[in-house]
Amino acid sequence: MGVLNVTPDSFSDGGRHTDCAVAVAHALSMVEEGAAIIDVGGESTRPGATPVSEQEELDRVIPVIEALRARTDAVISIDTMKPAVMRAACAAGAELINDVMALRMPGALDAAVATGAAICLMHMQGDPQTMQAAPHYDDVVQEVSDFLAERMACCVRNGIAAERIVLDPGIGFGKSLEHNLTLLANLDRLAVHGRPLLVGVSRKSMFGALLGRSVDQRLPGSLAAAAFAVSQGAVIVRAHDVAATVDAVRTAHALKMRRAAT
Ligand SMILES: Nc1nc2[nH]c(SCCc3ccc(S(N)(=O)=O)cc3)nc2c(=O)[nH]1
Repeated sequence: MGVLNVTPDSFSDGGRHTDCAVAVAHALSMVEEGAAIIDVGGESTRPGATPVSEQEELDRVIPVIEALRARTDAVISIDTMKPAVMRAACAAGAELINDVMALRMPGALDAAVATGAAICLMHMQGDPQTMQAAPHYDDVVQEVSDFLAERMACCVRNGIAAERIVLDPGIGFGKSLEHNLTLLANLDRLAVHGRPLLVGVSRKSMFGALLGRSVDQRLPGSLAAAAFAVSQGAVIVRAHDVAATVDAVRTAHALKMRRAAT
């Protein structure tokens, strides 16, 4: 899953048309590098990020999804918490809703049901403004697992077939370094839900804390974590550096395939 941030701070001149063309070109290069999914996001959900209005988010992502849909068969996912953005993005060609709030916003569940899209349910403790203040768990793996099970049961109760659902522990979303490492080390315990697992570790602060690396020096750590996650059962890896990550996860997968059935 290649990351496509369509937020002004991630582009040069902040002009709409330029942004769209630049975004589409970047997405196509990630597809060339081996990305099967392009994750389009118009609102940053990093810690402390400023919320974006519904209209602004729509203005950012819809033109990009429309243009991208016309140029590639790759799966387009929409990284949003907002029901209206989910509906419009799927109408424009997105086939996966990647909701860091796991459809808890008012109207999000109905929107997801209506679109018929696949859904990634991700765990977050708190919200982007508060989540890193003082994350606390008694048993992070169990609590994340129980949350994902509950959100999935809610989706199934509302008519979303389990086969449409992907689960994600939400690395960095209300977690300390210890919490992130424990979740990655025990990813296999989330496999009990019988659904594909998605992890996003790319360039996250856990590599700053663990390795003392600045954000532009976190590729080796990100690749190691991505490969380890695949060895533990992750099926989708969300990444900025697609070519390198594709090689890392393909290697991990080849090795995993040669382990005795366990
Ligand atoms: N399904 C899914 N979608 C995602 N979208 C994002 S955006 C990353 C936001 C962010 C940046 C940095 C940190 S930190 N404090 O750990 O460095 C946390 C969150 N991530 C994910 C992820 O993982 N899954």
